[in-house]
Formats: sequence, C-alpha cells, structure tokens
Amino acid sequence: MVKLGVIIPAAGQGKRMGASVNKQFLPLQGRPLLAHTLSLFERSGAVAEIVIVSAKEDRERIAELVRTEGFQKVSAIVLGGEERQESVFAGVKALSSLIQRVAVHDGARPLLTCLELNRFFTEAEKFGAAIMAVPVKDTIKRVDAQGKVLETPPRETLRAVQTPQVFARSLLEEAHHKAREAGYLTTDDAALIEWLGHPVQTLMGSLENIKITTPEDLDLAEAILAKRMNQVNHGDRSLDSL
Ligand SMILES: Nc1ccn([C@@H]2O[C@H](COP(=O)(O)OP(=O)(O)OP(=O)(O)O)[C@@H](O)[C@H]2O)c(=O)n1
Ligand SMILES: C[C@](O)(CO)[C@H](O)COP(=O)(O)O
Repeated sequence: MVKLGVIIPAAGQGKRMGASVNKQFLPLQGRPLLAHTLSLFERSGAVAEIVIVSAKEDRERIAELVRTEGFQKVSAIVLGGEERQESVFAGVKALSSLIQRVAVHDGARPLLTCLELNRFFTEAEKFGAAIMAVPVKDTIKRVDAQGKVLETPPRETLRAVQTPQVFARSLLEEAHHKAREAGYLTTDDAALIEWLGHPVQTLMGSLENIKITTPEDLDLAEAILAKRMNQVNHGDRSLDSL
C-alpha cells in the first residue's frame, strides 16, 4: 500500500451547529469529535503523516488534543483560510516533500471506519483522483432562484460526495495553484480536479460517513457509535474494524 499524507481541514467556524464551542470539540461518546477523526488516520497503516488545518483561535486547543491523545503522525498544524479551499491549500503546502499522494478528509467526518478507509485507499491507488461517494436516496430537483423546478436529473446518475478524497500530489497542487490564480472557488477538492479537465473516480462510500453539520447530525453520530459498540460487545463486529 502506498504511504500517503493526509490533510484534515478543521479550520471552519461550525456556524450551522450553533454551539458555543467549535463543533470539532463537541463530545462524541465523551471524546472530542476531531479526536475520532484523527484517530482513524493515526491508526491506518497507509498513512505516513497528517497535517491539520486550524483556525487561529483553535490552534492551541488542537495542539493540546494531539498531545493528550498521543497522536504521533501529526507533522504540522497550520492556519486555514476563510474558505475550505484555502484551508486545504494551506495544508498542501505544509506536506513533507516525500509525500506523493494526498488524502483530504473533513475534520467534521468522524464516523468512517478503519476497514472502510483502508479499502478505499487500496481501490483509489489506480486513480489520479478518487473520492468516496454514495448513491443518493432522494429524488433530486434542480431549481431556479425562486424554487421553480427546472429539471429532475435521473437518480442513477447522482452521487452524494464525501471525504476522503485522494489525489496524486502533483495533480492536487496544480489544481489548487491554478484555481487560486483564476479565482475559482468551490466546495470540494475533486471539483478543482474536474475543472482542470482531469478524470475523477467515485468509489463507494458509507451512509454512516456523515459530516457533522447541524445538531441532528450529532444525535445521529451518537446513535451510530452506540450501535457499533453494541455490536462489538455482542461479538458481531471486531474492535479493529472500527
Ligand atoms: N474555512 C474553512 C471552512 C471549513 N473547513 C473545514 O472543512 C470541513 C467541512 O466544512 P463544514 O462541515 O461545512 O464546517 P464549517 O465550515 O465549520 O461549518 P459551517 O459552514 O456550519 O460554519 C470541516 O471539517 C471544517 O472545519 C476549513 O478547514 N476551513
Ligand atoms: C468536501 C465535502 O465534505 C464533500 O461532501 C463538502 O463539499 C464540504 O462542503 P461544505 O459546504 O463545507 O459542506
């Protein structure tokens, strides 16, 4: 398995969560949400280094979390920007020169399992750009600014996109540099690669790999983790797979 560098963008404000602390520090099963995310990559044998991107006001708290959790693979905690794209770009610049492939994973997606992650890394090796995604369960409408329906795209052609997203380092660097020059701003790194005209492959993600965005997501995350622990306690699932 190819060793790779991981960028964890964690420099958002968590506004939609509406909590008094940044959502990344909210407890999930008594442990900060961000610690769950970092722990996954710390445990994966495919990962050589982890760069965390932080807001200025959270940097010391994240450094403290890394120390108390004993994470060994974190090579840098760098400052992010106003937009997620700027934050990831800051992370790209902080990767060690030896890193050839890069995974980007939202700090706010703590529920991916080790089994799912390692499977994804293996499948992604064949592609210059590969992203986790799941088929959408709802019928999706494209609408105008007033909410009038413009079209109903065939559901089989639609995917809800997740992270991790894995890229050849040179491709990700080129995409970020060119997008910065052109003033192109988007919500995920794969869109930058598409914009470059390079193919992006979707690989099966997990319906449990949710991004914690609003308070309901936190309730769902607690329920998913409780279910998993129950399965472990009943011998239906191994602890290593989590
Ligand atoms: N300027 C930003 C914005 C987002 N992120 C990170 O990108 C991930 C996905 O973003 P999202 O969940 O939308 O987080 P926030 O931007 O914090 O949420 P909100 O829009 O509600 O403020 C999060 O881990 C977040 O910390 C980042 O590093 N830098
Ligand atoms: C990268 C991402 O998580 C893929 O679903 C998503 O695009 C992040 O964007 P958001 O606007 O911050 O939710």
